[in-house]
Amino acid sequence: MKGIFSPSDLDQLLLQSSRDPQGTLNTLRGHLQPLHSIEYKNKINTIHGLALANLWKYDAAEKILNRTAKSLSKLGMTFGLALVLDELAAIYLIRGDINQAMMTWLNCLRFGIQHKDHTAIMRAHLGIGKTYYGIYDFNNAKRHHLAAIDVACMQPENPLSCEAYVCLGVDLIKLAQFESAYATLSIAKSLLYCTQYPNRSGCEIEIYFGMTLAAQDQINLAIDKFNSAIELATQDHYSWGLALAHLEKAKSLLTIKNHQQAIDELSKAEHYADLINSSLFRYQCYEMQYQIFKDTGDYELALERMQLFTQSALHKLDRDQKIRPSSTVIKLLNRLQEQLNFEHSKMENTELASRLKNHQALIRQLTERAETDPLTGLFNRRALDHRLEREIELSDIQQQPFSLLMLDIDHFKSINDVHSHQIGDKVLIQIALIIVSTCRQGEFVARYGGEEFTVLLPSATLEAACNVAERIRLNIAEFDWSSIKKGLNPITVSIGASCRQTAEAAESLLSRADALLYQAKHAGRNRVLGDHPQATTPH
Ligand SMILES: Nc1nc2c(ncn2[C@@H]2O[C@H](COP(=O)(O)OP(=O)(O)OP(=O)(O)O)[C@@H](O)[C@H]2O)c(=O)[nH]1
Repeated sequence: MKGIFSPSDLDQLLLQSSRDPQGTLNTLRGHLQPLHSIEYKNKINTIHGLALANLWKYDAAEKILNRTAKSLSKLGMTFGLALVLDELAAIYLIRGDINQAMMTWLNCLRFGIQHKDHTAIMRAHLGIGKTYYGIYDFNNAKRHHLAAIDVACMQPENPLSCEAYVCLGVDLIKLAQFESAYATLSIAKSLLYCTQYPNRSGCEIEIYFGMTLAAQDQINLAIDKFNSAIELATQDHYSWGLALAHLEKAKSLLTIKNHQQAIDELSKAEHYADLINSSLFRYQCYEMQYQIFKDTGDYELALERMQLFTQSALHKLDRDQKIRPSSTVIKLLNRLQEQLNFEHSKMENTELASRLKNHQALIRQLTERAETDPLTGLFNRRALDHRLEREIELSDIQQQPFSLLMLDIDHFKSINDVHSHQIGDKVLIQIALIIVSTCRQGEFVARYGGEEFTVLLPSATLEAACNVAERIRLNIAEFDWSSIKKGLNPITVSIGASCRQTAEAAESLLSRADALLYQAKHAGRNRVLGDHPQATTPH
């Protein structure tokens, strides 16, 4: 390409900027002057900024992209603004500046809504979802990735459609909804033909398939997937994909105690993590290497890795503590979301869109079914296990107390025996309603199984937990149960309340609450028992 670039040269260079950023910079060199029009200059700057970002030269990329974004908005030029904002936000996210990333993607969303630019809306939702993912809020990540899929349904050929399904698949893996994750990733795979980077996206899909399989103990199948991901990533010199594929393969090898091969995979992962300067990948490598060397008795190496791990763990903790979206960002997000819903309702629905919508409805159904107890509509045990792990992580990060309640209906068997199983079911539904209406927002209610329920109380001390439990106990005891069926006697519950001790694991917290519940039953039922003398008795 010589002289002034034609519009098609520019399009080609734009594509090249991620595939071959150094080549793009070489082509641009010497062509930056003389510049013909502001529009031309902005296009060149966009390509330049993207190529720099793809070479991990974030400071230089930020400078040039920021200047371009300002110029494009000032001149009212819409070409490429969403692309520029998207890349800028991604840079902020990589640096761990959550609020700046969120704000930039919100600008992209606002721009998309204003100009009815579906691609910009998709980019923004994908980015906001990734930001939530980065702060371990997988439910909100899922919400935004589903919103991106809503738009993808209007534009199935859009290269971002495949990415939207991949992102949702990853959220579902984190939410332990493996069946839905698999279905979502299969859709992503069928959309590979429309991506700009089929090898890269294909590599990511294989890795996530592998992770889904590994989580379900299908280790050999998982390793096959990681191998094919490595093959695809190698063809495309995709360092990020190589780092992740080697790391996940090492995890699988470790579960089948193949230490030597796991070590080999980890050194490859570390190599690629260094190439892309990813501290998060390195952190995981050090942690696993330390474990392996310790287990195989290589204490000197274990100590060395332990030191590296500790340094990066402190770095990660520091980052994790800083990452909370501000309330202004959340408010803005909600306002734009409302506007967007309104715009969506006006969009026309094509035949293809409705076909894809069916896929989406299927995923929603699978997702909800996997998380919900069909009788009471509460979260089920699976959702509880996952949420509990997350709340415990958060309570560590935020250094806040965390409590939970285990609740069991007293003499429930006799309700079934005397009044029928159907009445028993109605009682379960009513109890669920009472618990939910007694709890506040942010508290999490699940059916643990049978006639047992669990309530998670983030930030609650034992005293606060016992107060919530007491309110639930009273509301149930005072409910007019004859309104469910004439002759039904008052129903009571017993509750065990436990507050998490330092570094206590989920199972231990649950089993302490369960033991207290058992004691409450033995002490005569219809009472709350906490793990120190805070018990209450019926009045
Ligand atoms: N109707 C109905 N009953 C259920 C359901 N799940 C479990 N159950 C019944 O719940 C009863 C539990 O009884 P038990 O574990 O003996 O305990 P209990 O009668 O509640 O007595 P205590 O717990 O000792 O106060 C059993 O009869 C189960 O069949 C359900 O979904 N619907």
